[in-house]
Amino acid sequence: MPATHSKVELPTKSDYWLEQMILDMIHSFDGLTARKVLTSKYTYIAIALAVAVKFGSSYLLKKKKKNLPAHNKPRSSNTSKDSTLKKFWSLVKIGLFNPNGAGNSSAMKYKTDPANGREIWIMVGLASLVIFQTYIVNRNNSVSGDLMASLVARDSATCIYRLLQITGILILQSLVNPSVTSLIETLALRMRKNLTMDIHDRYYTDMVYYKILNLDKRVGAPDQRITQDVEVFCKQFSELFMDLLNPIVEVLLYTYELTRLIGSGGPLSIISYVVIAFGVLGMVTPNFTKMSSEVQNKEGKFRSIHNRCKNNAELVAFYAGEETERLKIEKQFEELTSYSDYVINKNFLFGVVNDYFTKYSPHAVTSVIVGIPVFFGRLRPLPKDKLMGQLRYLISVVAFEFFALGKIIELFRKILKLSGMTQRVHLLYQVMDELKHGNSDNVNFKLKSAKAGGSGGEILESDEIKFDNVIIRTPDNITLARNLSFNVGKNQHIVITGPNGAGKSSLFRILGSLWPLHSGIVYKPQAKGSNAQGLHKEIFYLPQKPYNVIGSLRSQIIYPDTQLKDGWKDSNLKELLDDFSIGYLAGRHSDGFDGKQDWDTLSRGEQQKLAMVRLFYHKPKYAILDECTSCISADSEQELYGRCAKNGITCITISHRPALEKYHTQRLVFNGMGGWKWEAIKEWTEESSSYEVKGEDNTFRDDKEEEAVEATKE
Ligand SMILES: Nc1ncnc2c1ncn2[C@@H]1O[C@H](COP(=O)(O)OP(=O)(O)OP(=O)(O)O)[C@@H](O)[C@H]1O
Repeated sequence: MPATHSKVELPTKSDYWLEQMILDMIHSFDGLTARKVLTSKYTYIAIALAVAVKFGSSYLLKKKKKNLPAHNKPRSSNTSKDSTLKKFWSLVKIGLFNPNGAGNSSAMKYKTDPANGREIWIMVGLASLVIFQTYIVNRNNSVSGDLMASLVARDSATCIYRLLQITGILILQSLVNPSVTSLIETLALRMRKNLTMDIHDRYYTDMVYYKILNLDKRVGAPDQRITQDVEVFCKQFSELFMDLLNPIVEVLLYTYELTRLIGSGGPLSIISYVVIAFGVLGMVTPNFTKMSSEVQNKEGKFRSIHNRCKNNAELVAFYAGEETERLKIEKQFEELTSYSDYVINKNFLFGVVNDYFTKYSPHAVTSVIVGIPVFFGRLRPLPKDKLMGQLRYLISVVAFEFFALGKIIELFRKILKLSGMTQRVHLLYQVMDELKHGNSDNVNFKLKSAKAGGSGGEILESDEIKFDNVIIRTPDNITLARNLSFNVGKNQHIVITGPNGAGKSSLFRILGSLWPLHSGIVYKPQAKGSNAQGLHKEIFYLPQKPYNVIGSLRSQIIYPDTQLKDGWKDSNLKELLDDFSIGYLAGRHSDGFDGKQDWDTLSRGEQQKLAMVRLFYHKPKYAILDECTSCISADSEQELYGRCAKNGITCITISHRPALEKYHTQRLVFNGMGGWKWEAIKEWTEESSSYEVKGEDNTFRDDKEEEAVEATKE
């Protein structure tokens, strides 16, 4: 995968050819070389080339953009009205100051970390080291110049003294450079910790993790943003801090030194050159922000489609669907590579101009800047040995001045790159906040009619589950049921049936507050407080495909709790396992209930029984049994319903199987057209299992149809 832009190559610090040329100039001292440099046709060719490249490349870039397929054109990722700087600052504040006390609620109790809040001190330490580092590098160059002068003068005592000085400086340098690197890495890590913990605090509350994937969909792969983008953002920020400070200190120091050595003309020429180069580069610089963001998006999609195949490997293998999977994966890969091609082309044109201005042209400019004072300025009267020492130092000062100004140019592009990451991480924050406060106006999450909190209806506390005039609507705004009203009293077991996609499971997405309630009132136990969301306490949900957690057998059973309830022991868990004939699971591991394995490898029937054990461990008031007995025998089913009755658990079963009706007293039938009926079960008959709804069916699958019919009625 290519980088989103080529690396800027700056003039190197060891341009020996240049030193050689200067030495030749001094040696001949006839002014010929100087005139050559100043009147060289190559200088004019270079200027002509730069102008041609500038106009040619911008023409080509425009043309290329026009011809680019729609999917390859970078899209704006700036969805918020805030400026990038504001977004950047909001992230940096969290990364550096942890203002929300992120991680306070987490199991790690990050806030108690004694190192917390040290980020500012790391930055202060880094700043001091960078200033010191610049000083010793300059000192090294200066002493090297003196060493050269003493060599030319054949002064052995001074020569040894300078060598000792250089040795001391080098030891200091070898201490300072790794310290700077280590502080940069520490700063990036600490920022990452703060940001990640802060994101976790927001992501894992109010079901934001569910809503971001199912209701909003603007953040394609939130996992990628949390695990990868945050890391890159922090790394880029801490490097940027260094990259910003370092050239500023260097420019100040070397401008001062240059002025001292050859007058203000030296630094002025370099600065003028850099400003012109910066302007020309600005004109041909592609939008790295968008490109970097788009490449990350496409990388994320490519990775997630591979993940999908990995997670469903067994099913794909049963269907021998590898060819189809491969086609889909390669289509995604093709999108990624064709966009990367586009990025490479953009980088090429930029690289040509960039290399000329930052790598090659400075050589000529350096010769001019160093040559003029030798022939016409302050250096002219110096004897050869002194001149040699001064030139050695002067060349390094000019090179470092270029180097520092070049770093400032590069900084501009690094900022653009960082702003791409800022957009990506900030979008995650923005969507999380909007979902938390229910004010997302995203097309996939139409809540404009809903009140704050993501709800247009009300969820109220009651001993019983009751739906009163509720509309069930999907996140795509398809109405699944209208004016739904029924109540499930204690021990009034109900079965819910209807065609596929009719909205049976969606009823419980509303009950568990996974989906917003658009209108009507839902009554349920534990409607308020920390357990209001989800179906895991007084109401417990058992799906057809059980959810297995990573961890021990004990953690499987007690999930979502993390500790055994008071008065419970492993022996009680064993009894429950035995009741469902899976007690052998506890004996499979030498660690017993602490034994860990990949629980997804259990057979589906074993997993369903384990989920039932979980139900009886929690003993809720209501059990939502969503086709959760599809893989177990009729006897086990009987055991389940018998035990529920014995434990006072009221069952709400979603099932297509008539055989289960005998365990229930009421039936709720959806017709898949928005209609429903509520009836008592006496005895199951062909007729009673029909999905037909008697009478006028005036419910509709979407608002448009609904409005159209209401208009017709009027
Ligand atoms: N996150 C979602 N976003 C948009 N639509 C969804 C989402 N989840 C479910 N739906 C849609 O809601 C409709 C009802 O789904 P639901 O799972 O309630 O069906 P069901 O009656 O339980 O079906 P089945 O008997 O097949 O399990 C389906 O058309 C489904 O595509």
